[in-house]
Amino acid sequence: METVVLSNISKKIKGKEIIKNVNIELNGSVGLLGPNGAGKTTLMRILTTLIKPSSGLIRAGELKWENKTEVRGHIGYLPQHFSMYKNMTVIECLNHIALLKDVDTGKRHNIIQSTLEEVNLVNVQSQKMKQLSGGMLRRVGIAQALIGNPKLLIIDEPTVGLDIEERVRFRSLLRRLGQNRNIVISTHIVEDIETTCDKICILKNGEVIKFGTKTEILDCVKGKVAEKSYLLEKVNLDSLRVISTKESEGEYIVRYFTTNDKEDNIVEPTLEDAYLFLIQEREEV
Ligand SMILES: Nc1ncnc2c1ncn2[C@@H]1O[C@H](COP(=O)(O)OP(=O)(O)OP(=O)(O)O)[C@@H](O)[C@H]1O
Repeated sequence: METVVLSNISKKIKGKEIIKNVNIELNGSVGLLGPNGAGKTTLMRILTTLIKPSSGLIRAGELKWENKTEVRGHIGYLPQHFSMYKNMTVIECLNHIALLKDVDTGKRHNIIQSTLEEVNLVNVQSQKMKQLSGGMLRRVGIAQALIGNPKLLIIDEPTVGLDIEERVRFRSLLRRLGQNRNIVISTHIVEDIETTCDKICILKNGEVIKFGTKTEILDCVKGKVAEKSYLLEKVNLDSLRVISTKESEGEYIVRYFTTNDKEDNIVEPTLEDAYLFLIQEREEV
């Protein structure tokens, strides 16, 4: 799909401005990152045409978001809370979705089998939904979103409810899927998008506070993160803008934001540091 361009998108619900003048371009894999209540789900719902913006336009080449039915034919959506009938088998569920999406009857079998291969679920296709692990269920969610070969895949909170191993596996699936289609992943977990997305959009209180590549986001905090060890009894954290603390062999290792870029203890920042910095900076304004 061509680049999806959001121009001046705002959304008011019950008099409250939930999305404020968002201007972004979605191309490749984009991670939408923000704390709870930032407006991620609302923006995703606008993108899927489930709700209309109060003002602003969305376009992808000739495709206009006012033409809901046409746009929906190009979009695959995995909502945060995906569920299907528990007593249906995986294959029955996907057949049902293919029917709803009007997939040609003659092609249905092949399309479903290649989708199952893509998400690595061929071996469990005859199992009932209630027998699947959380990770497998999310993969069925991806499979249903992929049917119809959408050009834009939208995924809300991809790893919620998954254990660590499932998270890692699911992220590598997302990385693969993002190689040949546009994909938007909304999350409040930095690790979900750190290795899966080309670009990151940080949202807070309905506003985009930063949009760029991982390198561009990291640049905001270069020279501003330091780490130092303190003896446990001597540590006084009040004077520091603490990011995290770790206890190790009678010492406290403190990671903090510094305003002195000549400081000896400067370390390489992580994306998590940059996200925290940008979010907090906004709080202080
Ligand atoms: N239908 C609605 N009526 C009233 N307020 C709403 C409605 N939908 C969203 N909001 C408010 O808009 C803000 C943004 O909500 P949204 O669910 O989009 O955020 P989010 O970033 O997805 O957060 P979370 O991760 O907690 O779902 C919140 O303050 C929420 O309470």
